[in-house]
Amino acid sequence: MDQISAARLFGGVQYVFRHSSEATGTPMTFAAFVPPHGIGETLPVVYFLAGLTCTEENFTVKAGAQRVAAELGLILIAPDTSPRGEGVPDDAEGAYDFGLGAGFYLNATALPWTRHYKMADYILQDLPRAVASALPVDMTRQSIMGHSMGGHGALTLSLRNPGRFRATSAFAPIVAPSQCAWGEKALGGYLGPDRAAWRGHDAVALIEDGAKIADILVDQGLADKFLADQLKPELLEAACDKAGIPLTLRRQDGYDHSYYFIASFIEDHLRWHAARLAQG
Ligand SMILES: N[C@@H](CCC(=O)N[C@@H](CS)C(=O)NCC(=O)O)C(=O)O
Repeated sequence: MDQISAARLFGGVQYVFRHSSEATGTPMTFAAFVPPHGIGETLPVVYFLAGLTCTEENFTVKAGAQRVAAELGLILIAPDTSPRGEGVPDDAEGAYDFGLGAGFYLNATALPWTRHYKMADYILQDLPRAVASALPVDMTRQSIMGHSMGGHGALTLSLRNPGRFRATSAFAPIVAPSQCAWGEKALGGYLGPDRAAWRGHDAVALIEDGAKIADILVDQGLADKFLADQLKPELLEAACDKAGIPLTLRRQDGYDHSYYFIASFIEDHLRWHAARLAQG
């Protein structure tokens, strides 16, 4: 694994690493914040999955998460949002919502995406392996959060792998990709036209089909321009209500879809994760 950069902040270190992923068949870049800690001490790890158009950098430089992570003793891992590089196909028109920067955290089953677009395997296997090899992590204490497409990733990966993540939260997540334009394009492209196959990659459908996790925290800005057409948190609210999954859905007046919104509430999410990561 190559260390691209390292910088001290809040007594810890912000790293960027690059490593080769078997899952994607490409080099992958991720950011890792390691808080101050004692020699030989291992720490819980929180994964943050970013949204459309992002890389490992957006969360790292814009969310302001490191100060509180340093206080709470949490390692933060921010991966890239898709494979990249020579031979990796992109949206035919270069659109921002499919292909590069838009991997949707699933394993593609439709051509030509199958070769490289294996983001679920990357996040669940190659990334944790790389993290464990380089950083002082307690791999029995992992949790996951994300924004928008990354909120979809956090919810679906957690629901598909119960017990793997001790806490799950999201900022402005795509909760039902089968029921919005971003999701229909992505699931149709990566998985093909059979909508039955989409249900395994749709948080609301997964919950309707019986998937269960302990609880979920979601923040959603009410001035988010994607709220009504793409995000639809009321669908998650109804599904959780029916399935008996405790959902804390906070509708935040005046906040938009940006990292200013994430920065405003990241502390609450980190504390929510830290409490659950500390249990047992
Ligand atoms: N470029 C798109 C929006 C893409 C977008 O809003 N991306 C969000 C995630 S879904 C983001 O985090 N962008 C990067 C940033 O704000 O740093 C548009 O103009 O409609």
